[in-house]
Amino acid sequence: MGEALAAIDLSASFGTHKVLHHVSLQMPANCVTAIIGPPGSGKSTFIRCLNRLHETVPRATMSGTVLLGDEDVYRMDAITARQKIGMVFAQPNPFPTMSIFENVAMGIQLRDGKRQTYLSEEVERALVIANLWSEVKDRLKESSSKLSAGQQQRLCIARALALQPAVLLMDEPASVLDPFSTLRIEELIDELKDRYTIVIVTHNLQQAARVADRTAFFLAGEMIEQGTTTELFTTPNDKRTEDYVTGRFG
Ligand SMILES: Nc1ncnc2c1ncn2[C@@H]1O[C@H](COP(=O)(O)OP(=O)(O)OP(=O)(O)O)[C@@H](O)[C@H]1O
Repeated sequence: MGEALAAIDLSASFGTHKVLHHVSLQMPANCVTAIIGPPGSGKSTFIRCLNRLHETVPRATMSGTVLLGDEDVYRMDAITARQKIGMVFAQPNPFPTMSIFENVAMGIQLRDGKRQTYLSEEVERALVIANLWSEVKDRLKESSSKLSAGQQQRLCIARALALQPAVLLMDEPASVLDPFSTLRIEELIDELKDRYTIVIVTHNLQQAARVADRTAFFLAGEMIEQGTTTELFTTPNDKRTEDYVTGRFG
């Protein structure tokens, strides 16, 4: 099951450049929360703070609290935090020299050791949940680079799911995909929320409207407004949100 994620008073900088200012946001369990906003508004930085990827950037700093359920993510071991809060990126990035099977198995092997009797079962399970199993079950030993871009992205989702996360962060997960592959990812997101909490960054407002239960609007490193997706798109409280969702800028 997914767990709720909460950001409390989160600020983040790259060196002296402060890019996120006191953001607080609740991301309820088993909901899809979309983060929208114009380029450079801090959306990616925000989700990279949620799973502690931000701290891997030289000279990057952050302050504030991130809670997964009632656990402080910044008091966990960073590797554990990134297993519990998985992530997929805009550009599908399977390990090109590894097979389809190895891509999904590798995280489990790093965590639990090389030879696990349950490895095949776990790989199958993750590929089934990512809606990829039926397309790859007879070619698990083939290189992941033989898959289409949409399949590669679902492989990356399976790779994250193999570690049984509670949360899946998705940073523009369909931005380089064709419309059909995008639709498959959106359908998958809708299915995944029964098991995981999902946070998706998207610059595509129609996509946020289609997939998200809740939406937060970011501008210049601030979280301007958040609410149910319907509220945010139809009756925004802030003029800047209204201007953005009606396409006046961005
Ligand atoms: N590795 C980095 N080093 C220095 N500055 C960075 C780095 N990554 C992002 N920034 C800066 O932080 C600010 C926020 O960027 P971020 O990528 O979080 O915004 P975004 O809303 O996700 O943008 P986009 O929609 O273009 O991906 C921008 O000013 C960006 O230039």
